[in-house]
Amino acid sequence: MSENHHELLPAEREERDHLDDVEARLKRNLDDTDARLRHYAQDIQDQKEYLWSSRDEMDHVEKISARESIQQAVMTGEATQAKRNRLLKLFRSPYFGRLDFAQDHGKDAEPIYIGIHHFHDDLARRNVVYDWRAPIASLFYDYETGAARYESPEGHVDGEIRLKRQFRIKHGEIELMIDSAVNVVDDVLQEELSRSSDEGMKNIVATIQRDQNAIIRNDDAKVLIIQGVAGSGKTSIALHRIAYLLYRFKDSLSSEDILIISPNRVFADYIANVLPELGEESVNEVGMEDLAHELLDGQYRFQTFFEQTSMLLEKDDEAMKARLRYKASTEFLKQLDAYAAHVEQHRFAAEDLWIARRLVPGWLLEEVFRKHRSLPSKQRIKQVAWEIERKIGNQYNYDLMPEERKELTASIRQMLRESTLRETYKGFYEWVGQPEYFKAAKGGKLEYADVFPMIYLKMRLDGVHSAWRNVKHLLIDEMQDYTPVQYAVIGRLFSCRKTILGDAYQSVNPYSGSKAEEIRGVLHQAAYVTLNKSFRSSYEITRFAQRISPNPELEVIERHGDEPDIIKCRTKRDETATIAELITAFAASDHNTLGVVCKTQKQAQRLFDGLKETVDNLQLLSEQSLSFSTGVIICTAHMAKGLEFDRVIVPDVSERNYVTEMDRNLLYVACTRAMHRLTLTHTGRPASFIEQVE
Ligand SMILES: Nc1ncnc2c1ncn2[C@@H]1O[C@H](COP(=O)(O)OP(=O)(O)OP(=O)(O)O)[C@@H](O)[C@H]1O
Repeated sequence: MSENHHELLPAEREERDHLDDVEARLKRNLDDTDARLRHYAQDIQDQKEYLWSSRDEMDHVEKISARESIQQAVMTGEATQAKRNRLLKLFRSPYFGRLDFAQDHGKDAEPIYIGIHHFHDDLARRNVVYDWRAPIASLFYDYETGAARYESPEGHVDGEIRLKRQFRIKHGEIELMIDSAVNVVDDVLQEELSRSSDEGMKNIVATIQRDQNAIIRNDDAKVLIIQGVAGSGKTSIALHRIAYLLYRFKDSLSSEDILIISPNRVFADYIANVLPELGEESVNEVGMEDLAHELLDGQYRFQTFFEQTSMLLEKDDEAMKARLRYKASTEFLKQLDAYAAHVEQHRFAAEDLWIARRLVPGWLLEEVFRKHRSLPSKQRIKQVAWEIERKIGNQYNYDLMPEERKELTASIRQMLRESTLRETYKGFYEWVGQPEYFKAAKGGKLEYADVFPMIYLKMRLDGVHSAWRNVKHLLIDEMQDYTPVQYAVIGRLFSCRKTILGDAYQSVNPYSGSKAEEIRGVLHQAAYVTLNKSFRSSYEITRFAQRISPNPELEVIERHGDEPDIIKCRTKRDETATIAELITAFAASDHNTLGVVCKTQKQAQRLFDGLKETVDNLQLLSEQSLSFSTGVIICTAHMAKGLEFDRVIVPDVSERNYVTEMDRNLLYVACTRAMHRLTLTHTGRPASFIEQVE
């Protein structure tokens, strides 16, 4: 603002006056809302008192009507209260952008102010602030000054943007105001990105980028797959997309219709405040394991994804890797399909049946049985018995007696070769001639890689129940960590629209995941978009991470900071002491979050034990953790996925600890969690991935 100080002065005055005007309007509307709330409260009280005092004289119908009237008044009161909350929020920061848009050449341009919420001055009957999701607001994200077009419900609207201005307003003050002819957003974006982190993910409405806006507002795609580099805003965009869809389709979509499949509870907590900040309710969230538990009717105990990844990291088990790799292949899904068809073909041994001295031919039983492929076994037997009984009635003009009916059902049941789901699933490995690929995990639990194939088989042969059948929009984060079979289960379970996002470079378990092309092979009609600009980390951190795991597509944002530090320590004890010092330096800084990101849970635990005496308020995240908070957090790279910290320390980056390709991925994930500062520590020789970097 300072460079253009003189030019902007009249504009500043104009904006100051405008802000005063908006605040005065907000105040008047708030006073009016308060008066109405008092009126509703009094009205509810009066109605209640009346109902109580006249209850003896009222008949049943009058009482119902009086209660309904109270209910109605309560609902109106609640809606007014929600409006009051919105007005209060607007007070803090009523808008962040302005554009002057003229629909025709020569015509005057009308200033349009854009904010996180819409503000209609009810008293003056005027739109004062437009919601960022309104059709016209897309101009703000899509264009600089000049010719522009937006899509309104009535069709294209063409015109010209004469002015585009960006603000940061806090508590009634214009802190920042920038006019843009070329690219406004960059300066403000830089400011936003260089700030310290909060307790959770923040909204980015003021600085959404053009390609991000296109993804948020994509109404057409039935399935939208977003492949985005680390820190490109995938998760933020996906949540803003949900807020946008809730606004755009408010008559047919509400927050209860949306489900997020998230990698763990800490992540769910981390993102939980974004939608409420955007004025929407929180949406349902479920983990893959919870979903699996439900689909298996709680009947099987299984290892978790986290445990499976930990096993892989702790011992280099070639046989396990081979099993996982096979079960993550699209070939496996094809074979599973073929096996399901084979089981279906051979599970019913139809034979001629005599019932009440009447013949029911085997071919007829076979035919009726085949017809009801989609029913679960129990219902299927019932249905076949019922149809056969009707056919006997028609053919022989005879109604079965209750005993005969029972006998018929029992005979049909006997023809069905039933075995448990686990046995049927195990049979698959014999059928493909690879019995060694089915192996129980510790304590007789199912190995995680077997859970979804088994559910898939159950779906194909017997059907599943799920509380989530009515979901209208499904969001899946960390898509790279789910296998084609998992997508096949999801595809069958959720026929709704889907937004699926992730990054192939951040797979924490390279033996058990899938790439976007494989997902597209399973979920048809999927649109595919990429986000290649990385926003989270400073230029220096992103360049450093790029040398660990190069991705030629990635674009680095020019926000500069300190070079990452690699500190060599003499002994393990020195290393712990160094980390303690780094934590002390963090505590004295104005940063809010520090992540100490280890490779395995055991290493995280050991470091936590070594530091907890000297460092206050240290938190260790585990698979069971529920929440994310500020301060110092020790966790694994697996748990840190999707999260971000002002500063990150990656301990033990020695050549003994980071060896395999899987380790390389984890190191990449760990380093890309840092926004402003990154430090790596090691004893002995550093890992080759780091040596290349030095
Ligand atoms: N347009 C934007 N304006 C301001 N900040 C942005 C923008 N896009 C992304 N960011 C910031 O970049 C950071 C990374 O965003 P986010 O966590 O959504 O990325 P991601 O692609 O899901 O990352 P990862 O895959 O590495 O977990 C966040 O701090 C987010 O606020």
